[in-house]
Formats: sequence, structure tokens, C-alpha cells
Amino acid sequence: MKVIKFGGSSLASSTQLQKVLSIVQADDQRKYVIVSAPGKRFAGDTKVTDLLIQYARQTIHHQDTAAVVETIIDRYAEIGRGFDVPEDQLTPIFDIIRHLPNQAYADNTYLMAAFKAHGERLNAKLVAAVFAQAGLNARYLDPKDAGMVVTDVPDDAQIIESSYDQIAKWANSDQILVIPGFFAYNRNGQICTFSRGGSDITGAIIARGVNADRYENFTDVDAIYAVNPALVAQPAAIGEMTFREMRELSYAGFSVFHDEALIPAIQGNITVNVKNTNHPEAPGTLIKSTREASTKYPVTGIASSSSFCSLYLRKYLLNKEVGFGRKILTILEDHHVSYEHMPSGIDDLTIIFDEHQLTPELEKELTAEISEAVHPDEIYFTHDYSILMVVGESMRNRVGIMSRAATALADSNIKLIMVNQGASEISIMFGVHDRDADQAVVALYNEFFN
Ligand SMILES: Nc1ncnc2c1ncn2[C@@H]1O[C@H](COP(=O)(O)OP(=O)(O)O)[C@@H](O)[C@H]1O
Ligand SMILES: N[C@@H](CC(=O)OP(=O)(O)O)C(=O)O
Repeated sequence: MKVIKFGGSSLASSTQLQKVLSIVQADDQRKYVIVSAPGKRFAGDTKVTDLLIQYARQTIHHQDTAAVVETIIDRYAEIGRGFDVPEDQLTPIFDIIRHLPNQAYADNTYLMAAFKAHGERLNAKLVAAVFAQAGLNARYLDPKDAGMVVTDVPDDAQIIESSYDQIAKWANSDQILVIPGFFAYNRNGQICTFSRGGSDITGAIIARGVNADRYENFTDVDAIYAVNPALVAQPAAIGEMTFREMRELSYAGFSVFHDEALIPAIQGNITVNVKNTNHPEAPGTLIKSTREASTKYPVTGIASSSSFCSLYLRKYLLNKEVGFGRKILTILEDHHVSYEHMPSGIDDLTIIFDEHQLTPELEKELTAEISEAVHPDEIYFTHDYSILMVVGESMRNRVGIMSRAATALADSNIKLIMVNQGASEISIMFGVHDRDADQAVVALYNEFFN
């Protein structure tokens, strides 16, 4: 029994949905089909989720929504009409889109969540109708009926553990269940979404819940590559990797699989297979608990992400000051801000954050409160901060990886602003300026893979 998730690129048009239908028909183990909202059909196109965000913003600001509503409807109309879905099945979908502003929402954050979620909700209904029309014993299953209950965070929800017992009741389904990704409901029955790209998370949750033999994640690349293919032409494909390797790489920018989707897969020990909808015969990449130690390359992958910022603090004799760290962490806690890393020197401390958590106002408040509490000699935020990760289980058995990486970066004239091998034996982390990040990834790739 397999759970199979199709990303937005696999569902962007009726042509793509035809491929999806063939993939589901080709294997009768594929019983749980998780769908994203229609994605980009070509470079420069807009995902339906982004159109819905625009629609929600215009609704909140009482602006004219006619154009965006028609654009969204056209996306579903092209897919439905491409399969001759009867108009009386398409009209309710169009009506739901038009009437989204007329529903009751607790506040604008719930409104935004509900608008976004409808990309997946309506697509799953449409895909179920297409599957049924093609003769498959398929039906739509709402996350509520599936038993998924999430925390009350409208745009970044987490699954509540007790959901798994409910989802387990759907194990061994005879029917093909088409389940929308990306959202579920809180305990009050309000829609909350996962973070962006979160349909991968729904797939992993359902896979753990029904104890699937495999979670197939279909996207638009033949494999997970050792490096983002936007940076290096035809990079080495990764045949197999461990959950830990993928967790570290997706954290630092391998957007092909959501990092939070690994948690249910790890908990349920469900092997994940990332595959290409446009090339389903390719084996793709397996993500599993253990793998054969790679002998060909010492490193499995290299990732980089610019979505970080840092707070630098300097104070002489910081190392002798009892309570210095606690005072800072208390201030962060009071503002509900979490930190990612905290490399320190004798007189210096850098705190690295996910920059999505901070606003200019919050940065000012944190700077003022921390200055008041610990009187640093110097304190400032910088957003010019990228994190690079060099990841591989094989690294723990090899010496000299750090020196090779540092030399490759130095030879490319890249300034390192942070190095952290920290507690993880399977990764090295580098901080670099944003402008150097892409070149640094290429330099590291050439060092370890060419
Ligand atoms: N290391 C990597 N290997 C493969 N793809 C990657 C990697 N890093 C980033 N990507 C990007 O991830 C994309 C697939 O993820 P995504 O856009 O979320 O697809 P989907 O629409 O299927 O959800 C690829 O097209 C590629 O541009
Ligand atoms: N549609 C949502 C969720 C998602 O997972 O999409 P995709 O499969 O296209 O990455 C988003 O754009 O964030």
C-alpha cells in the first residue's frame, strides 16, 4: 500500500494530470493520492496558491477581485474541461471560489489560511472527479474526515499526535482516496495550513497514519541531486540517502522535499521515494533510515539558503559574565522568537535566526531590550547571511573534509563568516555573505563531485 503525493508542477494543467492518472492506474498499490494546488505551467507562471494569496489580500483591503477570480477559475476550468468533466460538477467549484469572501472567518489570518487551502481542496475534488470518470474507484477525502487535527497556527500548523490513531482507521482502503495536501483543521474546526510547500507534510502524515509501505513523492525532477540543479548543470543524482541527510539538506535549501515532512516519515519509518511525474520509469531517490555507506563520494549533498539573519554582539569578558546568555534568551522567549544557531567566541556571540520571524520593528525592540539587559560594546542585525551545509553520513569516517571544503572556498575567494561542525557528525555548516552563496556551492560541488 502506497501513499503518493503530486506536487503543483505535476498538476499544473490537464496535460500534466493525464500523466498523474496514468501513474495511479499503473500500480494498484497507489491508494492514497495527496494533491497540491495547480502549480506553474512554465517559467514565470503563477501558482494557484499565490493567486489565492492575492485574492485574499484584495478581499482584506476591499479591492476589486474580479480579475484574479477569473484567473483562478480558468486554471480549474482548463483542467476539468480537458477531461470533459460535466459542467454541473465544475460549477460548484467555481462557485466556491467566487464565494470565499462571503464565509465567516475569526480574523484575517484565518481568512488567509482558508483562501490558500482552497487551492488544494478544490483541486482534490477535481482530481477525484477526473479519476472517477476514468473508471477508477476513487473519491475525495477531506482532512477533517481523514482525522487530521492540527495546532491553532493558521499559517504554520503542526499535526496533533492523536490524529494518527484516527488516520489509522483508513488503513487498507479498497478505494483510491484523493486527499488535499497543505491544510487541515484545528480543534475548533478552523482551517490552518502548514508552511509553504506543506503538501509534502500531509503525504508523510497520511503515510505514517496508514502505515504505508512507501511514500512516493512525485515532482518535476528525475532525482534529488547533490546540489540544486539551478546552480550546476546536470549535477550528480542521489540514488539513496538517509532521513538525517535529507533533513539537514532540506533545512538548508533543498526545496524539493519539505524538511518538516521528514518527521512523520522518520517516526513511522516510511521509506520515501522522490520521483518524476514526467519520467516515472526513472528510479528517483530513496530516503530511508539507513543506507550503504557511499564509497564514490564522501559527501552526499551541498545546500545553501539565504533565509537567515544574524544578531552580532560583542562585549569584552563576555565569557566571565554569569547569566549573559540567559538574559538574552529570556528576551527572545518573551517575544516568541526561536533561534537557529548560536556560535560564540571569547568576547563575541552571533545568534542566527530564520529571518521570516523578524520585522524591522521587532529587531529594534530586541536590540533595545538586549542592550538594556547586557550592555554590549557592539550590537547589530544583519540580513546578508546565507548558510551552506555540506552533508554526508560518510563524512564521519573520513578525515580532511573540513580542510578540503575550506580550501575550496578560499581558492574561490569566499569569505567565511561562520563555521560550525557542532554536534552533528554528518554535516559542516558555513556562514557566508548572500552575494557569495551560489559561487560557494559551486566551488564545494567541484571539490567533492568533479
Ligand atoms: N537538490 C535538489 N534536487 C532536485 N531538485 C531541487 C534541488 N534543490 C532544489 N530543487 C528544486 O525543487 C524543485 C521541485 O520542488 P517543487 O518546486 O516544490 O515541486 P512540486 O511542484 O512538485 O512540489 C525542482 O524543480 C528543483 O528546481
Ligand atoms: N500549494 C502549496 C503547498 C505545496 O506543497 O505546493 P507544491 O507541491 O506546489 O510545492 C504551496 O504552494 O505552498
